[in-house]
Amino acid sequence: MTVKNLQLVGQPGPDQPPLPEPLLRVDGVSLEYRSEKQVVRATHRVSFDVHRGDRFVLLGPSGCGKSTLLKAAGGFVAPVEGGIRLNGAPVTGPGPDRIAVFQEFDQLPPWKTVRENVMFPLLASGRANRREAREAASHWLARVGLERFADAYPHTLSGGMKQRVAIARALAMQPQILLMDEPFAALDALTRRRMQEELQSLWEEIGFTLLFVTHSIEEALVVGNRILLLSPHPGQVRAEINSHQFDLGGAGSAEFQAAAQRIHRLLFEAPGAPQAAAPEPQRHQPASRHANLIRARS
Ligand SMILES: Nc1ncnc2c1ncn2[C@@H]1O[C@H](COP(=O)(O)OP(=O)(O)OP(=O)(O)O)[C@@H](O)[C@H]1O
Repeated sequence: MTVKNLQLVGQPGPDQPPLPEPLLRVDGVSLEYRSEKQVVRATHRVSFDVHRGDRFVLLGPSGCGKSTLLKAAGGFVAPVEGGIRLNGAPVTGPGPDRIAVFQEFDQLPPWKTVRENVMFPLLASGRANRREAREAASHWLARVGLERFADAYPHTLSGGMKQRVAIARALAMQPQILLMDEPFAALDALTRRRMQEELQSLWEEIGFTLLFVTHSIEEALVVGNRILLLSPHPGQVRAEINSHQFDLGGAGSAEFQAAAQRIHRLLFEAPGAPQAAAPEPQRHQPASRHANLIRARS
């Protein structure tokens, strides 16, 4: 396997069936922050599709608008241009079908126990009564290995354990799409790696759809099956690639390192600059609404 396996997302070939409708469609989305004094454009005409079961990663340098895109998918920021659809319906605000896990450890209310933290959104959204929410909390806490800590308070947990609670709380809601904004960035390297493994295992068991933000190329390759590369501020799509062939097991391999270097070039070389000898992925085509994944060669 070579770095050639970093395959682009391109136009469907004549013999390829069209993909099903995406779960999440982000179409030409520009996002801005406006104040009396200034307008900050966070992203410029960004398009991508997330399909059911994808682990879709938004990757780009600090300030390129990754978090703002995630907030827009969550319905917390409205596009000034373009649109976002979930299951074909416009996203006009937050909803229990999109649950987010953030980097910050204080996302868990400290006055609630671990169990109460997991139960809270189920009760608040009316998804479950107390008995059902309690059962769901037990189930999901067991899935993340925290059943023994159900009655503990967040401040007594390590950073990794707090993130596991946040993941259990999110998955308990059975969202259509799980939104994760650098969820492991504040963890030490070993814990971060373990959490990436655990996320991968949960995905294999449950098969949820993930939209994941990171600025770590290695994390993007490990976590994602598809990666959208965004330019520096304001974020524009540089390229979209398949990355399903990589996992933590191969993280030290020459292929992995070569792929990481290639992504680095795609992210940081000015568009149009001469590229190294390896075959080129095509640039992302924002206008393409029926982009298809070209299978990685093995
Ligand atoms: N609340 C805000 N008000 C004004 N500008 C903002 C606000 N939040 C973000 N921005 C600006 O929008 C741009 C995109 O920010 P965003 O946080 O989405 O980037 P990011 O790619 O997630 O960065 P990082 O990796 O550092 O978190 C940046 O220029 C940032 O300064």
